[in-house]
Amino acid sequence: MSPSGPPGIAIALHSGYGHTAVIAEAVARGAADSGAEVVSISVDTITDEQWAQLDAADAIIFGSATYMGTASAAFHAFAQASSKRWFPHAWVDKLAAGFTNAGAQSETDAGPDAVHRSDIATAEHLGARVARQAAIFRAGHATLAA
Ligand SMILES: Cc1cc2nc3c(=O)[nH]c(=O)nc-3n(C[C@H](O)[C@H](O)[C@H](O)COP(=O)(O)O)c2cc1C
Repeated sequence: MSPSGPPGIAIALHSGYGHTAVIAEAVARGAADSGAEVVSISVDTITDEQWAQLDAADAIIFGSATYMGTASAAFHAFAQASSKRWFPHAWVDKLAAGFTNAGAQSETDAGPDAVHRSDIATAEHLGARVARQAAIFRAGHATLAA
């Protein structure tokens, strides 16, 4: 990505049963509609190439289903693996945001197509907001570097 190009946003998510994935798709849609280049990465199957996409992103939006009052075990495994980035401060100066989906929001016995429209709209708004802020960040870095 060139400094003057669109902001790059990576969504790093874990969804066991598809509800959080619906929210992630809405976040991606909102960001893309606001001009960002977006990649979505399922952290339970993350590859070296996808780690590199996270390294290159201007912003990372983390998403996990809520399991037992916290992020899922798969998301925690990813978070622990990110210590390789934490030690050398590889992700310093990136924007970050996050979202979850819990039984308090989605009916636990209903499928992903029952995720509430209001939650989908909120997720689209989150993606759009991060995209706008990432564009501002990017322009600021380019100005300071000039
Ligand atoms: C193992 C497990 C633990 C859960 N724990 C919680 C919880 O602590 N609080 C809650 O509100 N919902 C809890 N839920 C419900 C999920 O958060 C909810 O079904 C969510 O939509 C699942 O997202 P997913 O389809 O992306 O996996 C749990 C579900 C599972 C399978």
